Amino acid sequence: MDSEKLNDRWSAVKAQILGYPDVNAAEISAFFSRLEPQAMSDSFLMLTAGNEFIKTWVEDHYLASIQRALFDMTGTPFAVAIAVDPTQEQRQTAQAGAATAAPSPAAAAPVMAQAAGAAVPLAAPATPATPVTAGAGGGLNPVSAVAAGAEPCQVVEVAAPSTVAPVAAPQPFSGAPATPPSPASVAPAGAIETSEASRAAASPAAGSPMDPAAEQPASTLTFSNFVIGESNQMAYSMANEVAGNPGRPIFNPLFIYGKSGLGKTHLMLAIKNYIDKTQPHLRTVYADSADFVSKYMEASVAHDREKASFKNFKHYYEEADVLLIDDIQYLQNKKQCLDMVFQLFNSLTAQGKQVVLSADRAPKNIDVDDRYSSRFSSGGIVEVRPPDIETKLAIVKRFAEECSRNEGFSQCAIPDDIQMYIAENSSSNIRELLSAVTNVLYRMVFSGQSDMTIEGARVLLENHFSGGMSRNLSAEDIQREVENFFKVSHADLLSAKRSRSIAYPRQIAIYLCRQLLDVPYEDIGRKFNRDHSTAIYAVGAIEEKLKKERDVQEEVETLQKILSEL
Ligand SMILES: Nc1ncnc2c1ncn2[C@@H]1O[C@H](COP(=O)(O)OP(=O)(O)OP(=O)(O)O)[C@@H](O)[C@H]1O
Repeated sequence: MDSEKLNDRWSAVKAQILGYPDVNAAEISAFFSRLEPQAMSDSFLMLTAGNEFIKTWVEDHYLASIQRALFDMTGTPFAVAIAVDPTQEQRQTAQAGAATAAPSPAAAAPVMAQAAGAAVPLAAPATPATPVTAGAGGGLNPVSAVAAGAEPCQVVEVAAPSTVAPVAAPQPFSGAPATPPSPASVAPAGAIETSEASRAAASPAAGSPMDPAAEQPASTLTFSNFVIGESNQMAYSMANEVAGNPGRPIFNPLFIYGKSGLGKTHLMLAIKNYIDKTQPHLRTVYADSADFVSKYMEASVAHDREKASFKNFKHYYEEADVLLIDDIQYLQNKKQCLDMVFQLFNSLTAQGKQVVLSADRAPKNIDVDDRYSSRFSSGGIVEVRPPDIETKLAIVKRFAEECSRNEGFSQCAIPDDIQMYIAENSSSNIRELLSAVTNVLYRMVFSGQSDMTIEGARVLLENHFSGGMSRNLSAEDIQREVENFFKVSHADLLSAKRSRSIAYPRQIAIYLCRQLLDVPYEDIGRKFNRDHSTAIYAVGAIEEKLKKERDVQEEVETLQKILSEL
């Protein structure tokens, strides 16, 4: 949701509360003006307050009213989180002083999580949509959030709750973990890394713990090197909230879902790494589901000779204060493992211990007993959506800079047009984008092509990309074929006209873009002069028709065939 809409919704909530008989309008005016909305989804609203007093006061006096208003307006129960942003007051004061000169709110520009202890207003970008990379260094406090109502590209560092101690400088993007893991004792199932406390009790295998997918040390995946854009802002905020306040019922469990390579594991390990640094007395356990299953099998087999193996296995997870299980769709059809995860889940959440789960789909679409999926859905659920071009470009830039710095390639900078080429052509899977950057950099450094041109990059990456907007098919190709098929002009297809003869082909074209191009709704909407909600609506409308109307199925199949032959 862009900042303008977010502010509008928040204003509507305030107006709704003012309509209730039991509220004090003066209090609302005094205290609510010190709150800023940061993010909102279908069931979650995140606000920041300028200081601890305002936060606590609003929580004590008006949290229920905010929730009531949201429920009355939407018919859905909402979780509402309030974090402290100590810079908010300074900004509000400064803005009040310079009210007339203040720039308009940011249009959901991608930002890099701010890692410094205090907010650092970043250099104003060329356009409001230009991504921003925040500075490194300093402590990492939850909750960092994009200030929806802040100046363009300003990043706000929200203070850690008072119980959370300040932490050391964030990890570099790649490199040695700050705290070397201790040697293995009992190597339990599926754990990549545990906190200090847990290492003492039961440690995973020795050596640098790696993010298996990205070959980056798990300890280097932090909030500070996660690029925030509209597609992942909500997931980032919720993950931050959990890292700062593990075990709060509204986010327990936290369920993060989305397609492969969108940053779910990064966020889970960022939660873990943050808690390990700020609350080392808590035992955090991260487990990838595939590892969990294989260790479960090992423990079951070993159980015949070594009676304690299964007990040790279970114990390892039971004693977690924070349990993070990645890719749980992998547990579908693995009944015994699933039962064990469910038992762990129930026992930990009942004790107020935090559970974080991730999957490539929403809980309701995981093929498990309804009982399980409804329990998995009982806390915060958030989708990480495919990144838009701006976010991809921000990730390319950050990764290229980090690579150059860490590998000592500082004399080689990837030209802007090549960076844009990579962002535009890579699929939504960030791994593909990162490996394109690595390929280009290595070619520049080791083949003496430090002046690589866009043509050189095209040749080098010819077979690299699996999808993306412009690889084989573009939105323009789809529009053209749909226009020919339905005999609609291009101007009409992009117009505001709503007659069925135009709206229906438009919806089909949008649907095909969603099916055939690996791009987010925002980008598709833009191609049709519309916003992402219209694109979502169009896709939903065609999906409904496809279930019942044979004509529509045939039209879509024919168009897909035409497009596949281009
Ligand atoms: N917003 C982001 N900012 C910085 N790096 C990112 C971002 N999103 C993803 N990445 C990087 O992309 C790579 C893939 O991300 P990750 O492993 O977290 O994806 P995933 O969603 O867990 O995928 P899978 O479902 O396949 O496990 C990692 O190197 C991660 O650090």
